[in-house]
This record gives sequence, structure tokens and C-alpha cells, in this order.
Amino acid sequence: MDAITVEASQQQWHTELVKRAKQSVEAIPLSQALGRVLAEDLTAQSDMPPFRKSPYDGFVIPYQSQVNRFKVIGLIGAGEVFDGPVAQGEAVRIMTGAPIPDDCDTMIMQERCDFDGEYITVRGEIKQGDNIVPQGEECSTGEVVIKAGTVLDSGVIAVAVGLGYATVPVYTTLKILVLTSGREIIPVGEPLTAGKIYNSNLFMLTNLLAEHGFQDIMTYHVSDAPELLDREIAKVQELSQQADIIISTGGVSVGLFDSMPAIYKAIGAHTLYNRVLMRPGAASYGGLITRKSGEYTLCFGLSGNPTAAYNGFHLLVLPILRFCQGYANTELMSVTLPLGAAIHKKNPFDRYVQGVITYTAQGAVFIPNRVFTSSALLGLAQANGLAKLEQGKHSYEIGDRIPVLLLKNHN
Ligand SMILES: Nc1nc2c(c(=O)[nH]1)N[C@H]1C(S)=C(S)[C@@H](COP(=O)(O)OP(=O)(O)OC[C@H]3O[C@@H](n4cnc5c(N)ncnc54)[C@H](O)[C@@H]3O)O[C@H]1N2
Ligand code: MOO
Repeated sequence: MDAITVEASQQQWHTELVKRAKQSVEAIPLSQALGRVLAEDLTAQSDMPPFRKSPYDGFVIPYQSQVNRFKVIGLIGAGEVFDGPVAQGEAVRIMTGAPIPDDCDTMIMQERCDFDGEYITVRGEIKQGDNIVPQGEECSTGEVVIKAGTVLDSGVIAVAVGLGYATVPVYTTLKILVLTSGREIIPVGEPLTAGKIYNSNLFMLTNLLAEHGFQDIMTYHVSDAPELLDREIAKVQELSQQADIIISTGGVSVGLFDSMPAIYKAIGAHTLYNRVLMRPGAASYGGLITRKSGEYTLCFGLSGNPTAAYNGFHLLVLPILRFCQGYANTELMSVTLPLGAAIHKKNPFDRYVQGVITYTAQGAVFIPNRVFTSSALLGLAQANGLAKLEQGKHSYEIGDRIPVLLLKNHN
């Protein structure tokens, strides 16, 4: 099987996914909706605001040219309605947010009024129509206010509540199985013995998923020990039945104990690609399990090397996860930024370089991580951008403008 580009891998997934059913939908209370993805448009059930209202505390009047003294005939607090007539020369005291009486067209802040308990005298010129928030200023009944595919964050939930929605239709959450692999990998907390390393990718992947709103995660570690393989395959098979997505790290290259492609094959996956034309992260696998029921599980094998796995997650996995979860925006945002340091490196394939986007008086700059090789770990602690170096271009100088994916700004 030939190696494919990042873009071709994404295209291949989309071709496969077009044939499959959409994620199912459930209605949930807004109190539980944070981070979920809206499955239907939310429309305004009334105008917003639903009535003409006062933006300040003060007095409302029917405007009359040359008149600045008015008899105060009533009081309206927020939540109250003044339904009596207001004649010329009369005013009604009004509080912020209260509805404007039908007869009134002008509102005056109380700081401009001398009020003797019966009459107000207004200082300065009165402008007809001042300080009235019109009904429907923001939207009219029936307008689509929030589109399907939007993430329910604090702002969106506040709007949904303001529109009167108590529950919202959302896509059911994807169930994700994260597999780590390798006999050398030990849980953090145990003493580090010769040849072993801690399972940093487990935390990297599960937390990346959580940061991107994917919370329903199972985990399992495959040792890659040949004598345990059958048992481990059986366990992965069992867990995979409940998973919409499997993401594994390690064991995907050509080493003697690189068993992940064999495991995917054993659990019924059909391979889409097993090598990607990028560095780091060339050792990446994509496969699909289709069950008799029509249900399916997407399988993403990432490299065990931390930088390669981190890049692979963002480039190969995340846009497809977002698509499957129903997000309207599936891609990470890309910006063109000047390089803050030169990079001289052979690039036989597109190379993705982690780094930090910083802000200077001249604007944003991308500073590449000092070490951005496949096995680098420490750069993950600071990376907020992923720059793309073009295949065949081996020298980049300070100030060269390059495309950078924003790793932390997602919606
Ligand atoms: N002869 C060849 N050797 C290699 C090739 C090749 O084409 N021919 N490809 C290289 C490339 S490219 C990469 S990338 C790695 C990919 O290796 P695997 O995905 O099979 O991963 P492992 O061998 O299991 O591990 C690589 C590295 O990462 C460490 N690791 C693994 N899991 C974790 C974890 N959960 N947390 C932290 N670190 C982890 C592991 O100990 C290894 O050091 O293969 C090249 N070799
Ligand atoms: O997949 Mo490897 O990361 O190209 O180094």
C-alpha cells in the first residue's frame, strides 16, 4: 500500500464516512449541555428583545417639542407593564429593562432630571426617540440564531436560555477507546527501571481528547508481548464493540514487536492507509471496522513517539473526530505567521514543526520548538502552534512567512 499525504488521508475518510449513518441525536437539559454539539438550528421563539425597553433608570415621555417639564404619573419596574395612557406633558418613571409604555417614544436618564416628587424638569435638550431599545433589535421571531454544529459553550448556552430553550437537541457523544502499547511502557508512579519509560502518551491522548470535548473514553494497554497477544487481541475486540473510535499509539511501524496493524486486522479492520507522507508521524495507520449491524468503528494508529503522536492526533485524527461528532467547523484554524527563528532541515516530505506563537509589538511570531523530532517530548508542554514546512524546501529564515495551525483555538 502506498504512503499518502495528510490531505489524501482526510479525503479518504470523508469518502468512507459519506456512506455511513449520521450520529444519533438526543435532547438534554441546558444545565448538562456544556461542550456538547448542537444537532439542529436554534430559532428565535420571539423577537429579541421581545418588547421595546429602557436601557437606563429614568423617565419616559411622549416627546413634545419645546417642553421640558412633565408630571410623573406612574412607575414601572423591570418585569412590570404600564398599560395606562400617557398624555402629552406626562412622564412615567422607569427602571432599566422595563417595557416602554405604548404612548411613549423618548427616555431621559434620571441624572438629567430634577424630580420634586411630582414633576420632573429636564436639563438640556431632549431628543425625540432617545434611549429606546427597539423590539427585535437583535432578531425577529423565527430567525435562525444558532446553527446546528455549534459547540454549546457558555455564551451559546446563555443565548439558548435567553431564547427560551430548556432542552436542546445534541449529537450523542462518541465513545473512544485509547490504546497504548509496548512492554517498555510503565504507569507513572512506579519506579523507573532499565529500559522502561512512563506512559506519557496515555495522558497526552486522553487529555487532548478531553480538551477537545471528547469525554467518553476507555483505555487499555497492549504489552506487545507475543505470548500475551491472543489474550490482548480478545480484550481489544471486546472493548472495540462499544467504541465508535479507536486511537492507538505505538506498535505501528515495522519493528518485530509492532503488532498494532495485526491487532486491527484481527478485530476486523479494513486498512485505508498505513503510512503518511509527513514527518514526524509517517508511521500512521487508518482503518475501518464495519459491523453486520451497519455500525462502524474508525481506527487510528499513531506512532509511539510523542511528537509524532501529538502531530498525528491534530492532523489525521481530530478533524475526522470533529466531523463524526457533528461539528460544523472540523478543521483547526490556520494562520500565516513570520518565523521567529531559522530552520535548516532536510524535508523530503512535508514537515510539521511544533512551536509557540508569541505576540510582539510587530504582531504574532512563530518560534519553533528547539527539538521537534519524532521522539521529542518536552516541547509538548509549550506548543500552541504547528507549522507546515513544504516538502523539498530545506531552508527557512527568520521572517519567512509560513502556515501555522492554531492548536489551542478551537470552537
Ligand atoms: N526500520 C524502520 N524503523 C522505523 C521506521 C521505519 O520505517 N523503518 N519508522 C520509524 C518511525 S517514522 C517512527 S515514528 C517509529 C514509529 O514507531 P511505532 O509507532 O511503531 O512506535 P513504537 O516503536 O512502539 O514506539 C516508538 C517510540 O515511542 C515510545 N512510546 C511508545 N508508546 C509510548 C507511550 N505510550 N508513551 C510514551 N512513549 C511511548 C517508545 O518507547 C519508542 O521510543 O518507528 C521508527 N522506526
Ligand atoms: O513516523 Mo516517524 O514520526 O516519521 O518519525
